[in-house]
Amino acid sequence: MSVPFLQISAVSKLYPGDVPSGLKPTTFNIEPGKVTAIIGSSGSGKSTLLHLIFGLLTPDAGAVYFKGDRVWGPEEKLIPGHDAMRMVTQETNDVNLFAKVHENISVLLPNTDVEVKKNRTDQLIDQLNMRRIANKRVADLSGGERQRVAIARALARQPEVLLLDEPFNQVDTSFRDGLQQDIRSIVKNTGLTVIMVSHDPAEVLSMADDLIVLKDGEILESGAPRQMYQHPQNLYTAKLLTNSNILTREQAAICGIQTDKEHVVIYPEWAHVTSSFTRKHFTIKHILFKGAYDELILENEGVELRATVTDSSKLKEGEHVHVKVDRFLAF
Ligand SMILES: Nc1ncnc2c1ncn2[C@@H]1O[C@H](COP(=O)(O)OP(=O)(O)OP(=O)(O)O)[C@@H](O)[C@H]1O
Repeated sequence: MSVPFLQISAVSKLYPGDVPSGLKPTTFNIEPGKVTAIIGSSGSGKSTLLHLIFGLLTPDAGAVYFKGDRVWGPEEKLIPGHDAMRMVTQETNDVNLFAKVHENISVLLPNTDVEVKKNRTDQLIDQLNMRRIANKRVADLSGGERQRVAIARALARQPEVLLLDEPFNQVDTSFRDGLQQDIRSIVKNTGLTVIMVSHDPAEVLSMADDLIVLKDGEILESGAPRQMYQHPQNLYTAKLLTNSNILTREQAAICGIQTDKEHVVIYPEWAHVTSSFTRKHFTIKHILFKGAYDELILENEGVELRATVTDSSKLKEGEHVHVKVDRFLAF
């Protein structure tokens, strides 16, 4: 049997307190050359898990194995963190502010051959789309540009695993998209393994090959993003992955949905405004322009429902409309 690339084997780390927190015994494997995203609400144990994988924390029990060898904790290693891994967080600040971008990268490369060093620096600058800023001092860069430098520096050390802990938090949306695409390209072209922690659903859905949902220090479910988005097994996952409508059974009945389950989840794109008179009657409370689409806040007997439409030009706030729900999930 082949040895797993990265094996998390019954690893736990609990912090004492009125309610113990941290990570309960957790087991899973990470495949090489993929982006694995860990998502969960605040305090669910995402950072604890990432730090355990990297060897920045010693587990209470269990162990992490990288290609079959145990990852040592901080007490067992002079410089904490596994040598084949690198971590970038939103606070990563080990850059030299007064050196230029290309100097920040080349200083980390082996001094053996000047030509090789230059080519590798150029390659990292291109991979992270930094040609325009290569000759600027880091002190003069924006937050998002500095994050690119931090990632390039992490990659300069040729890690097999790149760990990203909410690295795009301070980066504005347009910059984020570009950086996410660049990281996906690097994964595809180099076989790098990325493990990222995030609580931004759009980010994990677009970046991850595998998604792990953490709740209260335990894995609740895992799988491919598309499958998990369409068929979440838990209310918690459905809430995490999109800004869904969560209705009680009674509220769902007002929308014409009968179920014996406690909660009904309706994604905004599953609710359609229609002219059919056989459907339920709602009032448009607000029309919110979101750019590529509009979001309607609809109301009926005190029940609010969010629906998306691509063209709201024929709709008015205060107008009565009918709503057809294509699909719902019941938990
Ligand atoms: N050093 C510590 N001492 C005590 N409790 C801790 C410590 N580190 C983390 N915790 C607790 O463990 C739980 C998990 O924390 P962790 O930082 O792993 O969560 P997270 O999912 O990354 O949260 P966030 O999204 O807010 O960063 C939290 O309840 C946190 O308060």
